[in-house]
Amino acid sequence: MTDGVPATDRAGAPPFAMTGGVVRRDGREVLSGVDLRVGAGDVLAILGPNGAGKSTLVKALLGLVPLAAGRTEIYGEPPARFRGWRRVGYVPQRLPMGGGVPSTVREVVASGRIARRSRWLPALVTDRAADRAAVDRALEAVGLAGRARDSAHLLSGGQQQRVLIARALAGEPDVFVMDEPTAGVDAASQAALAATLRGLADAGRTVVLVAHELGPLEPLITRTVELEHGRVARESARDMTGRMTGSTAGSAAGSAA
Ligand SMILES: Nc1ncnc2c1ncn2[C@@H]1O[C@H](COP(=O)(O)OP(=O)(O)OP(=O)(O)O)[C@@H](O)[C@H]1O
Repeated sequence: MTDGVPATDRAGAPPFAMTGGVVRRDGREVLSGVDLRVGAGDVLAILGPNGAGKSTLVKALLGLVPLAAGRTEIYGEPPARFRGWRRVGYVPQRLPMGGGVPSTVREVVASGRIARRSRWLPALVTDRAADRAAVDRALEAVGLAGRARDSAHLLSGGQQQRVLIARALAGEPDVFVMDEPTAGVDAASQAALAATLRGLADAGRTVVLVAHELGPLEPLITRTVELEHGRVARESARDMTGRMTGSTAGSAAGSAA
């Protein structure tokens, strides 16, 4: 293994592939047999009403909640065996409150570099310079370069969301998973997110995001999957003319990639 990327990654395996995914919470099925393949370069929005299972689906894709039945793989490996975490950037719904120690914006964003570190070797001077440059780029990309020394917990909800996005950007992953990046976020932060996503999409990165409404993100989305009561109710993909088409009820969500 080099730099956290295992030699066993299966060439050509998609970022995510779930088959018949079932999740139970408190004895209740909250995901009921979801099939979802996310291809490299997809910018996929997971839509649906409150409680439909959107957050549960992204957490299950990442192995953060276990499947009661079915199977899911990240780049061809079940989450428990997957070792290429530097390839995956996760943006949770909100900044977890730390144990009383306030972190600066820069410290939170710099933590996004940790998965890139070798577990065995101390960071080289060149690595540290690359870390600093990546953190600077990430802060710049979300418009928070001027807030680097501020306490992250004192920022607005929208700015905290941008800090979390910058943390994922700093890790320079291949795939971004964002849980409601636009929820309760001010217009300036939504515009900053749309610009950031445009850059990621243009660079061929894969994005999976949960949203209630797409708003300014809509033109960037290449596929949608809509959940209802833990099942895929509808899905669509952008066709050659740029229109979203192909919504179907109850069928498997496949990627053209
Ligand atoms: N830790 C948990 N324990 C028990 N039930 C849970 C847990 N997490 C989620 N659920 C339940 O699972 C269902 C799906 O929740 P989930 O958060 O995935 O939905 P969602 O579509 O993301 O909703 P929202 O848009 O409100 O965030 C809901 O009924 C929720 O109450």
